[in-house]
Amino acid sequence: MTDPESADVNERSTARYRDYGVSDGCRRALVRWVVVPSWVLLGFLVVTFAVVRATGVSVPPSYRYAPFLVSIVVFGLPHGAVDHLVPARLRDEKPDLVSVGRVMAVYTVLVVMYAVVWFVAPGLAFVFFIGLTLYHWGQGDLHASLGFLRTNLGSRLGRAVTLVSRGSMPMLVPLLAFPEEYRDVADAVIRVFDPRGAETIAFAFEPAFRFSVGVFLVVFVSATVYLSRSSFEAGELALLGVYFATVPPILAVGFYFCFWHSTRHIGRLIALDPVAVSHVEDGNATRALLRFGRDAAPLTAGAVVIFAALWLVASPPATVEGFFALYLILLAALTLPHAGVVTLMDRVQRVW
Ligand SMILES: CC1=C(/C=C/C(C)=C/C=C/C(C)=C/C=C/C=C(C)/C=C/C=C(C)/C=C/C2=C(C)CCCC2(C)C)C(C)(C)CCC1
Ligand SMILES: [Fe+2]
Repeated sequence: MTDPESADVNERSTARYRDYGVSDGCRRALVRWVVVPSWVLLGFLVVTFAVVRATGVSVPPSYRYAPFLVSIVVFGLPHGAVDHLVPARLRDEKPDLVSVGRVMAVYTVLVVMYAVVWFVAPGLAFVFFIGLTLYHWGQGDLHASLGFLRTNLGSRLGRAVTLVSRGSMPMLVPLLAFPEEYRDVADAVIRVFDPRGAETIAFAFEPAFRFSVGVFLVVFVSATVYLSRSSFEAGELALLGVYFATVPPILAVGFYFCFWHSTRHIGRLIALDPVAVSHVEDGNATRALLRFGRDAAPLTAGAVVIFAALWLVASPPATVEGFFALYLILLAALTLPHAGVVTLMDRVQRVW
């Protein structure tokens, strides 16, 4: 005979797997508080910048950095700062010293390893960063598509193609629409370690390479729309495509990072925390968000300390551009282990 308590736990776990870790009660709240606001914000920015372009009004360039600056405390940096609690929560257990210690150790090894690559081969480290971000932001969107919008991406091929298309929007569309700014960012970042800057990856800005990227995007986006047969999927891809082709890239990527990728991921984390889920299901989403903020505060501060240490070691130019370039390098180093934790979530929550 099955003991009723374990039958209940099993039933709950099966429901969580089936729903990609997002219960129906949570899903409705997440669509309302996370998904719809992100559509409104990106739509608003598209219209604003279409008007700005049409009227020739100039926006002072330093504003471009505002969302990245905000991301240090709001959503961006904190979205990864509860990674140490995730593996235990995925097992329906309370995080303890061992589970947290394990994540800390893996994080430290990967961050240090990748930081070394930045010092030794910055051009290569940059290209890897773009590929890694494509994967990680694609996996985040794929989960939101399945878990929040309940799109019906039945096959593994459909999911893989969707991941690539989604991640390509922020990483590749700006290369086609704003090659100069793309080059400037690459240059500032690589220059922290190598005075040749973007020259080391000159191939990426050649017309033939950009043409191939264009073909790649058309093939993957068409395949995603065909395989998903979902108007949500097609609609979000269209919104992202137009957004990254219209809004200046540093601003566009910054807003997307805070108010699209990070907010979706925080929603996914809230759905994984039983206490936060009960707040959401009682209609108190703010309490769930505050609980997340409390969990995320210590290691957000920890990441800021790592940033300060990196500043002392790399000593970039003391300008807004220098600050931004080093912040991107910090994000790159953190993204490697962070994407590993999210890959574990994907596996346990049956995205694959
Ligand atoms: C847990 C832990 C911790 C913490 C952590 C954290 C806090 C995390 C986070 C994480 C994160 C926070 C992540 C992020 C990510 C991000 C990204 C990934 C980004 C990217 C970007 C890009 C890549 C961009 C670029 C560009 C621009 C901007 C413009 C145009 C051009 C281009 C596209 C180039 C510590 C270490 C303390 C300790 C150990 C444990
Ligand atoms: Fe992330």
